[in-house]
Amino acid sequence: MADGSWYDADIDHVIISEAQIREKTAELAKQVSADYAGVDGLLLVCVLKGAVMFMADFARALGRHGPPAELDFMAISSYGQGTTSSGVVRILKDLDRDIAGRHVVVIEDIVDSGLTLSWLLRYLESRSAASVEVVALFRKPDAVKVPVPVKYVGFDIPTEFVVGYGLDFGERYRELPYVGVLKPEVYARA
Ligand SMILES: O=P(O)(O)OC[C@H]1O[C@H](OP(=O)(O)OP(=O)(O)O)[C@H](O)[C@@H]1O
Ligand code: HPA
Ligand SMILES: [Mg+2]
Repeated sequence: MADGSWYDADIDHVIISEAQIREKTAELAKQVSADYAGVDGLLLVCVLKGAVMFMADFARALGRHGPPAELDFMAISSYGQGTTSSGVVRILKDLDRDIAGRHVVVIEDIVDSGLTLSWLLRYLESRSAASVEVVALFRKPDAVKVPVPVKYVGFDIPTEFVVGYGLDFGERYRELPYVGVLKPEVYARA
């Protein structure tokens, strides 16, 4: 995977390549487009920060097929600087507008323990959305502590801490175009 980028020295191995992400994103967009054909006012809710890359790519892929969708963003954090979910979810940025009666599709980068999404789904339903479904690009099926309904899943991946494509370790590595596992010495340096 080495392409001469600064981060090559930190990555032990790639889990999902840039091309795989691109192809899967197009596939997921076609599925959502077909399921929401004719829906008015579809709202995509991106869970910052991690899903920022996926939201940007998925929204454009969906745009090729329709229906039109509005974008909103929430920032919630339960990982902070660590590698395991604290389970305590903090709203860092709330939705901009009322979602009562709206059809909402949550755009997530990864479902790990499920704690973040479990909290978010309860929160969105408390805001009286007409429907809430989830698109998650990655899921760690063996790490799930709280089962959450995810209608659209890109990739099931092993229970390893991964970085890239929005996913961070201590706010670093989000800009990587693929998803990989860090070398052990990177954690020792942190
Ligand atoms: O299923 P869980 O165990 O809850 O983990 C999944 C969540 O953790 C990460 O966010 P994080 O809390 O790291 O915030 P960030 O997206 O700003 O990095 C990731 O983006 C998911 O939102
Ligand atoms: N990497 C980065 N952030 C995360 C992960 C991960 O594997 N799981 C939950 N948040
Ligand atoms: Mg994070």
